[in-house]
Amino acid sequence: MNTVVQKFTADGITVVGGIPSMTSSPEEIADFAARADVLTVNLGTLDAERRRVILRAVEVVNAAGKPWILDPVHCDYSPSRLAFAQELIALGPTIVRGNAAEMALIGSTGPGLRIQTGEVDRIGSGGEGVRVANGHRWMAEVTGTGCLTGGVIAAFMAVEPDALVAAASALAVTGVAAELAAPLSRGPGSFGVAFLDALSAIGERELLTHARIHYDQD
Ligand SMILES: Nc1ncnc2c1ncn2[C@@H]1O[C@H](COP(=O)(O)OP(=O)(O)O)[C@@H](O)[C@H]1O
Ligand SMILES: Cc1ncsc1CCOP(=O)(O)O
Ligand SMILES: [Mg+2]
Repeated sequence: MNTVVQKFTADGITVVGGIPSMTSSPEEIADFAARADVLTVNLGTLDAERRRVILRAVEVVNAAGKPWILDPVHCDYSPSRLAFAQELIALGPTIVRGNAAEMALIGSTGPGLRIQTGEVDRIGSGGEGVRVANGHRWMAEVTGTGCLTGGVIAAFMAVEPDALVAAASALAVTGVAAELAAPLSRGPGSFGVAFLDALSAIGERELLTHARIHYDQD
C-alpha cells in the first residue's frame, strides 16, 4: 500500500468486515502474505525496497493459489512504473483495477479481470462485462477513493471466489455508500467521513433500492 492513504484505505476495509495490514517490511512480508486471504498490490509510492517486497508477496500468494489485486496507481506518469506494472501483470493478478488514464496504458490484463473505474465502473473487457453506475462526483475529489475501492474489492475477494461477483458487489456497495453520504455532507472533506459512516452502515435494503449494475453480453 502507498504511504498517502493508508488510514483511509484501512478504514474502508475494516468497516466492511476485513482486517487490513499495510505491511511492507522485507522481514515480515512473507509471513503476512502467507496468513492473508487476499493481497492488494498498490504502486502509489513505489521505491526499490517496495518493488522487492511486492515481488516476494506475489510469490507467496501465487504459490498458495490465493487471489491478488493490482492497483497501478499513476503508472501513466512514469515509464518505469508502467513497466513494473506490466511485469506484475505477467505474474497473473486476479484483478487489475485502475482509473481511465491508467487502464488506457495498461492495455491487456491477460487472464486477470480488468476493472476501469470512473463515473461508471467497467468490469471486464470486450463485449462481455458488467457496468456499475453508482457513485458520486465527490469520490473524485477525495484522495484515495480508488485505493479504498481496491481494498474493499480485495475484502470481498476474501469471501467470494468469483472475482467478477466480488468486484461488482464491492463497487456497488462503495458507490451506493457514496450516494447516501453525499446529501449528508458539505463538501469533499465531510464527504470522506460520511462515506466511511455510510459504508459501515449499508445493508441489503439500501443495496436493493440503489444498486445500478448492468450486465452486457455480445
Ligand atoms: N464522477 C464520478 N461519479 C461517480 N463515481 C465516481 C466518479 N469518479 C470516480 N468515482 C468513483 O470513485 C472511485 C475511484 O475511482 P477513480 O477516480 O476512477 O480512481 P482513482 O481514485 O484511482 O483515480 C470508484 O469507486 C469510482 O466508481
Ligand atoms: C496522491 C497519491 N500519491 C501517491 S499514492 C496517492 C494516492 C492515490 O489515491 P487514489 O488513486 O485512490 O486517488
Ligand atoms: Mg488510483
